[in-house]
Amino acid sequence: MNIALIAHDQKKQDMIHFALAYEPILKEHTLYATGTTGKLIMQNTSLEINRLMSGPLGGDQQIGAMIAENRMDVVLFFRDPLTAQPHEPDIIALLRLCDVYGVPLATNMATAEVLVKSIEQGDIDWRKVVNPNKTEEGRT
Ligand SMILES: O=C(CO)COP(=O)(O)O
Repeated sequence: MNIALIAHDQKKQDMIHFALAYEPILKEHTLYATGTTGKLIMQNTSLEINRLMSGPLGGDQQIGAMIAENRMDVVLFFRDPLTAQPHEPDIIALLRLCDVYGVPLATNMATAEVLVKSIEQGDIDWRKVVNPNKTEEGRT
């Protein structure tokens, strides 16, 4: 599965703890992250992350493009609902594309835990049917 990990600044510590806690599951998958989130996860875990641009500089849009191209299977986005974000339109666009394409999306850690356990159990293996030509690494 291709999994996107994204966290706003006030949620980055939560994301690090989450990545550490679920490292054994996450390491079985191909991970993508916005720039700063990815850097912090790599500094604090042994996970390999494909880092995109920082969220405010286009990283959210890059993940949105992967969703539109059927190259992203799950999005774990720890949002900060209490801080105004300069790139709010990009965030809304990313969330919208998850709904357009029916991509599983968690916007807080509690739901992300449920999704990661679902991934481990194979509950989201239907993504392989949605895009049967896709390898774990991306497109064939
Ligand atoms: O702003 C973000 C998501 O909207 C996250 O971006 P960074 O991981 O680069 O901080």
